[in-house]
Amino acid sequence: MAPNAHIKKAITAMKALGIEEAQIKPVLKNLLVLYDKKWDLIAEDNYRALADAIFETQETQFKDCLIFVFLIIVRFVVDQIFQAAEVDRGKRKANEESDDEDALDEPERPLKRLRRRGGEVVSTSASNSPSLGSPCLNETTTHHDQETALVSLPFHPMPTENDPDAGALVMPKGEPFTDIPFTSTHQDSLENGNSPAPMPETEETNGRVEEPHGSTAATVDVPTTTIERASEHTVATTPEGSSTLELASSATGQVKINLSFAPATGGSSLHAPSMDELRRAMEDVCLRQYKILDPNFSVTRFLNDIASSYLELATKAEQPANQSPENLPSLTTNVDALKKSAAAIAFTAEGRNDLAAKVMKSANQSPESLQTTKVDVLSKSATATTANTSTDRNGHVRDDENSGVGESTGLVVVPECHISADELRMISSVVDITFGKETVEIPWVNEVNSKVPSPFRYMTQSLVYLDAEVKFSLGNIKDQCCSSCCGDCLSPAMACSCATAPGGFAYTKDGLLQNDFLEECISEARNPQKQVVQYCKECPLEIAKNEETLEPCKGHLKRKAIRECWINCGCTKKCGNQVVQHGLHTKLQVFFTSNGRGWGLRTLEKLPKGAFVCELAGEILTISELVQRSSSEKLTSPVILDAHWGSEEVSGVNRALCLDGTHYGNISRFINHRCVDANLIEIPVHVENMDLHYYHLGLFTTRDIEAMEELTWDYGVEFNDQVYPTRPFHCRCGSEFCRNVKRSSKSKKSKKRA
Ligand SMILES: C[S@@+](CC[C@H](N)C(=O)[O-])C[C@H]1O[C@@H](n2cnc3c(N)ncnc32)[C@H](O)[C@@H]1O
Repeated sequence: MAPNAHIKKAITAMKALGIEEAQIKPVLKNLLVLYDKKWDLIAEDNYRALADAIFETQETQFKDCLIFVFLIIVRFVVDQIFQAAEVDRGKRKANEESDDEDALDEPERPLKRLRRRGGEVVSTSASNSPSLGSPCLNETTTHHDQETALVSLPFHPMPTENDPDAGALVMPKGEPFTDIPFTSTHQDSLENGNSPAPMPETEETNGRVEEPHGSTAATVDVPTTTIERASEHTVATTPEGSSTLELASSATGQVKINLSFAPATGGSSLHAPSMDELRRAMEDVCLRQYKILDPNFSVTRFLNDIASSYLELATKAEQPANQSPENLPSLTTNVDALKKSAAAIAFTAEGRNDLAAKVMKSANQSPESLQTTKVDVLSKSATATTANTSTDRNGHVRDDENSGVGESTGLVVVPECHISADELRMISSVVDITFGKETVEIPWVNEVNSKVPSPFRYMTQSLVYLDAEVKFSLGNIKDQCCSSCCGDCLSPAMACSCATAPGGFAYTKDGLLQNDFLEECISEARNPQKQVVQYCKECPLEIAKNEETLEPCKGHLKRKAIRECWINCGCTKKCGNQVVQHGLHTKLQVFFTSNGRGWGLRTLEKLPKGAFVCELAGEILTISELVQRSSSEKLTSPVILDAHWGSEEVSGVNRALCLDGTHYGNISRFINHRCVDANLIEIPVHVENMDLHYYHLGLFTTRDIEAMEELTWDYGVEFNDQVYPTRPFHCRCGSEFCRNVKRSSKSKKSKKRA
C-alpha cells in the first residue's frame, strides 16, 4: 500500500474514535519512526498502538496542566521568549523527511515523550535534543543512548546580575562538576542498604518509589554538554517575588534555566543537601501542596519540559512581538488537556481493548445523560489537582493566581468543556477497569443510573507513598523459611521445614485456605472470647491525632497471619504456598448498588469457601501521613496495618503503617462493608519478610459464594468513634448484626459477636 493510503486509513480509524486530525498526525509521525515504518504493527488491533500513543500524549499534556504553579513559570518564560529579539532559533533538521513524513503536511511538533506500551519512556526528540552545561565547565562531550536520553539539565549556580555571588553558593552534595546521568535512584536507600520495594510497574511508582530495574524510564539522563557562557545568551529574566528566573540559549540551541532565590536564610549554617534530597523534597512539595498525585511526576522532567518547550518555541517561525499570550500554543495545549482529562483516563483504559466494538456496544447510552457526570468529573479532577484553581458560576475554571497579578491575561479562563458524544459513549463502555493490569479483565456496569466510576490509578500492588519504611530482607527470609526444599512445598513427598512449623501451611493443595485455619481467623474476628487485644505503650494512632495530650491506646486485635514462600525460598513458582503473591484470578464485576452504597464488587463465578479473591492494595502511608491526609480530604478506604501493634516485636511509632486506596488502589477499593457476617475476611499475609510492621492483606471467602453475589468485608469500623480516619457513612449493609444501629455499647458488642 502506498504510504498515503496507510496514513489515510490510520487517520480514518482514529477519527472514528473522535480524535481530531491535528492530534493524530504528529503522533503518527513519531510512531512511524518508533516502529521503523512497520505499518502492520501500527495497524494491529485497529491501530491500537496509535490510539495508545495519542492518549498517552493527551495524558502527558494533562499532567502538565495539573502542574499549575509551574505553568505560571512557563507563562512568564514564554512571555519573555517572545519579547526577546535575540532568540536564536536553533538549527532545523532538513534531511529527515521520508516519503511517509512528507505526506504529513503539518509542520512537525515533536512528541516530546512517547511511551511505549510497556511503560518505557522514549524520547523521540532525543537526537536533536539540546544539551546544556555549566558555565564552570569546558566543552566536553559524552554520548548517551538516544532512545533513553531525556533532555535534562544539571543545576549549577552561576553568577547573575542580581546575584553576582551565586557562583559561590555551596554546590549540592554529591553533584559532580561533570555532567553525569542523574538517575532517580535514591541515595538514601542505597546508603542504608535497603532494597527498593518490589514495585514492578514504572507507571505505578511515584517519586518516592524506586523505578524498575533495567527500565530505561528510570533514568533521567543529563546529556552531553557544550558549555557556553550563559551571560552571552541570556534572553529571558523574570523576577517573581524576590526570585529571578533566567533562561539562556546558545547559538546551537542549548537551553539553560537558572532560578536565583534571593532570601538566603541560614547564613553560615547553610549546608549542602544532596541533589537527590532536594529532588525528593521538591516532589514532596508537589504532592502535598499542589496535590500532584501522578506517580510519574518528576521535577527534573518538568524542567526538561520547560527547556524543550523553550526550544520548540524558539525554533518556530517568528511570531509578532506583541502577540498576546492567550494565543501561545503551549498554553492552549494545556487548557485542551484539562478539558480532555477524564476522557484521556477513560481512553487509556479503552486503548487496551477493541475501541470500536465498545463504542458500538454502548451506543444505546444517551450521551446527554452522561454529559453532566462527565463535566462533573472534570471539574472535580481539576479542583483536586490544581490548588489555586476555582470555578466561576458559569462553570469556567479560573486561575486564582491571576486575580492577584496585574497583567493577567486571557489564559486564565478555561471554557466549559464540550465532550463529543463518542467520547462520552466510550467512557461508559469501559470493559476493564484494571486497564489490563490484572490477568483477568474486570468490567463495570451501571444498571441504576448514568454515573461512571471516579478516576483513580489502578495498581496491582501496594506502593510506598513517601515516608513509609518497608524493609525487605532476603537473608532473613532464607533463615526462616525452607531454603532446603524445591518444587512444591505442599506436595506430600516434600519434607519441607515450613510444614512442620507451628500451624503448618495455611493452604490446601487446591489453593484454598485450610478450613481450621480459616475458622480460627473468622472466630478471632467475630468472637470476643477468641480475641486477643494488644495495647501499645504509645499508640501511633493517638500520637498522630494529638501529640500533646496522649490518649491511651484503644487496643488492637491480634490476627493470625499466613506466611507464604517467596522467591528466595528453595521452591518454585508452582509452590502451593504461594497464593496471594500471584494476584487475582477470579472473574469479577464492578457494579452500582441499588441501595445507596455507591459502587460494589461482585463475583461472576461460584467461589468455594477459603478462596483467595484479591489483595487490599493501596498507597502505603505512615500513620501521620494518613492523619495529615485525612484532615484535608475525605478518604474512603484506609486500612491500618495494626495486627501486630502492641506486641513486643513491634516498636517505633514512625514505622506504623496503613494502606490507602483512595487515589491509587486495586479492585478491592470497590468492596463495600458488611458488619460481622461479610462473605470475605482480610487475613495478614507475610510474603517478602516477617517484619511485623508491614504485611499484605489477602481477602478470602468465609463461605461458598454464588455467582453474581456481592462481595463484602467487615471494615472493622465502629460507627460511633473517630479511631479510623475514614469518611463516615451511614451503614446500609443490611446485616442482622449491623453495628450502625443505636444501642448501648454492651448489647451492641454482644450482638456483634453473636
Ligand atoms: C472502599 S469504598 C467502597 C466502594 C464505594 N461504594 C464506591 O462507590 O466507590 C468505601 C465507601 O463505600 C461506601 N460504603 C461501603 N460500605 C457501605 C455500607 N455498608 N453502607 C453504606 N455505604 C457504604 C462508603 O461511602 C464508604 O466510604
